[in-house]
Amino acid sequence: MTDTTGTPASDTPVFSVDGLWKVFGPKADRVPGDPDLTALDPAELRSRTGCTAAVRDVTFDVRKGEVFVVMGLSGSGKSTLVRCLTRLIEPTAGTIAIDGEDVRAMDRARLRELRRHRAAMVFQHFGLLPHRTVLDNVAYGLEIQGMGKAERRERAAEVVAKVGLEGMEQRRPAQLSGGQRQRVGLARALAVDPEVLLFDEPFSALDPLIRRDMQEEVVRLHREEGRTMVFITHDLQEALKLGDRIALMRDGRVVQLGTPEEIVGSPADDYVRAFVRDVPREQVMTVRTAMRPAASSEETVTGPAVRPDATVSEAIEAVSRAGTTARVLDEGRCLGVVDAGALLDVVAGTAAPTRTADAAGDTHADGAAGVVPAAPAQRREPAPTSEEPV
Ligand SMILES: Nc1ncnc2c1ncn2[C@@H]1O[C@H](COP(=O)(O)OP(=O)(O)OP(=O)(O)O)[C@@H](O)[C@H]1O
Repeated sequence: MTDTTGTPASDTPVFSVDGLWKVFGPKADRVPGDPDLTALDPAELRSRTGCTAAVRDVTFDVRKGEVFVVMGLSGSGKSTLVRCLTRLIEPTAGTIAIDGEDVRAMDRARLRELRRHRAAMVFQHFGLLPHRTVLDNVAYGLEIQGMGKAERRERAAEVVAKVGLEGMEQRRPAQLSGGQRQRVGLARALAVDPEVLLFDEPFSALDPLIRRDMQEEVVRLHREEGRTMVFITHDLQEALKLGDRIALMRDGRVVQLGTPEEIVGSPADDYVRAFVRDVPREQVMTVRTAMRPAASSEETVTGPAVRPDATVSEAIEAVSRAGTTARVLDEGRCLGVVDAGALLDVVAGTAAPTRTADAAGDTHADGAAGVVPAAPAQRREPAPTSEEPV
């Protein structure tokens, strides 16, 4: 995803996590530094020490402006990991920084400030105050911050409208549906204008249609505001839909960290492969995976045009309609072509593993692998067969 200005998310990390451990149980501190104990699998560790390593040696950055999804089955350590970011759970070992500031060194006042202003959490059970109106629930966080009544109500009204609850300001939580309540929880977190929003499985209690609405709401808000988000889910479809990058957890470890396309196209191990096996690859993989250099200058000026980030599914439609190869065009520049065979290889899972990490650079780097300069005539005006890239 990109921020509001349309530029790609910057590389400056909001959160920087290194060698993080959270061990529950007696004498938990001794576990991270003891190679004999860290080598044990979860069941052995539990029987030998009575400890559970909920987060095991996890390292990652959350970049400014991205939606970073933490995904894994129940008990894999997602909630513990995300709660460690603001020390709602105290880590056992490792470092955490927010904008370069050491979170583990923060005193209570600084931590409070972190949770209230900088990294607001949206919970599944959003803890709305039953006797307060929607507006006052949303204004609650601002009240705690000491903002005056008129000002906080004005700010709350803006955010209520932003999450689509206009007209419901005076209702009480009991007069709302589950989805509407979740919107109030979201609005309350947004009202304090945090640098990063942390979502802990916020939609898992909602029915599927409302859940989809809320996912779209998050995508829309992210598109409009470019706010950094960390999103916990155990639902792969949700992770693929929302995540710029996904950290897939198993038994406290991150087994793979990558874009949806990297996770689906190049699973790191058999566990991830099994996890993504039923994902319709053509809806996640982009045409970059199937692209090859043009075989002739003819190929760079004929055939339908597709964007580099078009899905394989979109390209299949274009190629099948035209009956020829399609050109992958980036601002008029032909990066390469895709043909039916390569697209089918992606669907069948017989294509070479994706190299999206490298390929991401292709967009910006002239002369990158597979880049074929567009013919001058094509730069001035589209070839007769071309359409707007799909
Ligand atoms: N306070 C605690 N004391 C002991 N063990 C705990 C505690 N909290 C979590 N655990 C254990 O740590 C592991 C990770 O739990 P966590 O809640 O982080 O997983 P999760 O992936 O968020 O699961 P879910 O999707 O079910 O919420 C589990 O084995 C859990 O039983």
